[in-house]
Amino acid sequence: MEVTSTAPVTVRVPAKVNLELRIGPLEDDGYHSLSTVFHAVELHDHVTVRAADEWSVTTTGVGAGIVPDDDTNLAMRAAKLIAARIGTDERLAIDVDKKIPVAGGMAGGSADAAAALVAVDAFWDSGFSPRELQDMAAELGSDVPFALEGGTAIGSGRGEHLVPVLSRGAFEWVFALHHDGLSTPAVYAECDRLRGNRRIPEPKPNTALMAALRAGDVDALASNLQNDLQDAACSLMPKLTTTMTTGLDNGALGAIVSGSGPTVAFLCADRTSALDLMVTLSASNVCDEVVSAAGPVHGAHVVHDVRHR
Ligand SMILES: C[C@@](CO)(OP(=O)(O)O)[C@H](O)COP(=O)(O)OP(=O)(O)OC[C@H]1O[C@@H](n2ccc(N)nc2=O)[C@H](O)[C@@H]1O
Ligand SMILES: Nc1ncnc2c1ncn2[C@@H]1O[C@H](COP(=O)(O)OP(=O)(O)O)[C@@H](O)[C@H]1O
Repeated sequence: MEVTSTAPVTVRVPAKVNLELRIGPLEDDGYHSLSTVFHAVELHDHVTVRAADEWSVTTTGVGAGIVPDDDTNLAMRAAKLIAARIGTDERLAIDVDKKIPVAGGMAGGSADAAAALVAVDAFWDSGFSPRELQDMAAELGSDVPFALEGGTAIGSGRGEHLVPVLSRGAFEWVFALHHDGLSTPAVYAECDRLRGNRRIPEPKPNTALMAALRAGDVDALASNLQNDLQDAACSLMPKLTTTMTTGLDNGALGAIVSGSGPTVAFLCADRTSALDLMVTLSASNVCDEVVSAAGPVHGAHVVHDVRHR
């Protein structure tokens, strides 16, 4: 197919935190079924695509040094998936500007894949429907469909089957980042090890959490945050327990390890207490970096003015 090349396209895409992450038993295919509540927060990567003689992917920003620059980069995989679907041999240069911590449990790689799908679709005006983009996203990884959607959503299966959650208002978060990342497979394996022979029920969403989101009740949300991978992440990186305790002792209403970690997410009563907590955590040396971000926010979308990001 002939494609029409246009000016570069930039897409903004959010990080996620799992407000709830319930992990089922290990299955025969080596994966776990899960029930999760994804929540998109205003910590964004930007992915730009432009016409080029050769395929390339270049990453700048936080953790750029450990992001692959070959076909294993999820943004590259997404772009080449669209190229294959429309049957073009045109090539693209992909620039990824990262604010989402790499290997931080905030699905930065998946976010870049979602952003690349949206950017390449717009760049080549390929006209895929939202459903077709969602199907391609699910092919690329279980967290990729949510990065396309954003907002707050229940994820089932491995997280790729999404149902939006009714949620009122905005929530203020502080994220404590640790630069030594945790590997997702290692955390799942540690979860299995800690569970031993215990019988694990099929995971399902917690209705109290849904009610808290529907009501915009930050205290109820804080007391219903739940992550079945948290003990495993803390077992592999014991300093996460200290980070969580420090945040809870200094005004956070709730604390949770984000996904497979090692980022720790703190839920705060309002913007002022989030800023106070940021200052305290920054001075405390329990983590490498502290950022604040509200949620929920939109999923991957084209930005027309990239100067004010
Ligand atoms: C934990 C979560 C929570 O949203 O995200 P992160 O916090 O890492 O971003 C996800 O389940 C991350 O899912 P995904 O991004 O698909 O994981 P992958 O890197 O593909 O999986 C790496 C390995 O982790 C284990 N794995 C992953 C997902 C799953 N549902 N069960 C598993 O057992 C498997 O051993 C798999 O080979
Ligand atoms: N565009 C990308 N950005 C970040 N990591 C990527 C990307 N593409 C591939 N990866 C690989 O995926 C791994 C997991 O990264 P990431 O998605 O940031 O973390 P997590 O799975 O903890 O949410 C990284 O260690 C990196 O090797």
